[in-house]
Amino acid sequence: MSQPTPPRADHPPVVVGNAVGSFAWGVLHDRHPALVERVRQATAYPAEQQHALDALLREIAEGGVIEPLNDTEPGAAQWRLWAKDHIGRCWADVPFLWAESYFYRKLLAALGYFAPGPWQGIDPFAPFKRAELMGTTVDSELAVLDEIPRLPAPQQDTTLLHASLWGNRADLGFQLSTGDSGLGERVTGLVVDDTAALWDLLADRPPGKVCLVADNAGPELLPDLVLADHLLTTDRASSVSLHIKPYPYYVSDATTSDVLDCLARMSAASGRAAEIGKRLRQAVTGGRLVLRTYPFACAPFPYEDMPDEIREEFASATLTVMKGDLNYRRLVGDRHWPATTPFSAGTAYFPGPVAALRTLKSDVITGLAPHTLTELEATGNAWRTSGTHALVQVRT
Ligand SMILES: O=P(O)(O)OC[C@@]1(O)O[C@H](CO)[C@@H](O)[C@@H]1O
Repeated sequence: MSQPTPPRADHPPVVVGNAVGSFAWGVLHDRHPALVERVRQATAYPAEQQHALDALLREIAEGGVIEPLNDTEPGAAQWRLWAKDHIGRCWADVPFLWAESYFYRKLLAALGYFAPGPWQGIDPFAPFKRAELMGTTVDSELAVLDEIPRLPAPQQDTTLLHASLWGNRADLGFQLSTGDSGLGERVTGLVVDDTAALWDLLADRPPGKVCLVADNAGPELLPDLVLADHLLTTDRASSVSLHIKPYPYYVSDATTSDVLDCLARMSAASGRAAEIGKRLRQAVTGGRLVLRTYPFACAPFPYEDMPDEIREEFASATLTVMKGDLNYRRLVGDRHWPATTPFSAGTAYFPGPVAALRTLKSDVITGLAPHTLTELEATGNAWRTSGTHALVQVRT
């Protein structure tokens, strides 16, 4: 893919970050600078990286304009093309989805992530990811897996699917915004619940490939992997294609190292978690769990602009499951959709059946029933962005 598709006159406008106080504005204005400081504190970077971080902070500060990526960076030519309409403009005036993605790419450039030398390949978010994965909350979550076989089969399906869904609250970028107040209580009734449709869809077809487009590492990736194991062991899938990021992105997004860390964490646990960890390791070596790291996973565009290789991958799957908020925004397009727009309208271009498992952490939403929207608005709560609500949506 070299260029995004031209603007769609039949779609609502894309989200930009220039409305002061909006969610997008808050991410650009507060979350990104806070993240730069967290990264700086977490790892003992030398002077060169410190200066580059200072420069990045100046660039993203109020009134700062978007500057090109250094020519020596891998993918610089591609980014120059992608950035040609945005260089020299304020971060808040370009599509929010584009601005965030470019910020993460520039952060890696500042840290010398791709440059040959001692800092090459050092994940700046690894200290946060590691702390979460090794935490005691994960111990309890793994221990709960021992209870699952005691449940009736349909309840096992729902429990494991919803564990993967709610795992999406474990998003370190989001936690930068919630600060000390932490995450609000989850609202258990889903705003859209196509759980039954998802299992019916798999039951109606012979077991094939399921694409699981992962989101965050650690406490989200663990239940995703458990779900992958469940799909394989119950013959809902003949293989699972696990899409992860080719390099660190959106703070806690999962990379290959994160998958391996999760498998090691499970294998080192006891009981059923260890069994699942062992089975998943065998699934990787035996080719039933396949890791995919498409460059497009870190591109600043919606899935509508996906290149042919990914289109073919999704087209050949029985079902693609998109995890998380960013994947949702990329799936339906990061646009001001009226909330009651059918999910099927936002995903009409998608080349096969697709499901979204997402906790709500940004403004974009489709597929709400009018009465649900009325009820949510009546609460007066920030239900779109607080991470307290969730959905399962399916388009067959
Ligand atoms: O995709 P995830 O991990 O569920 O959420 C990503 C997120 O925290 O970051 C974006 C804003 O930077 C939003 O889409 C959302 O708030």
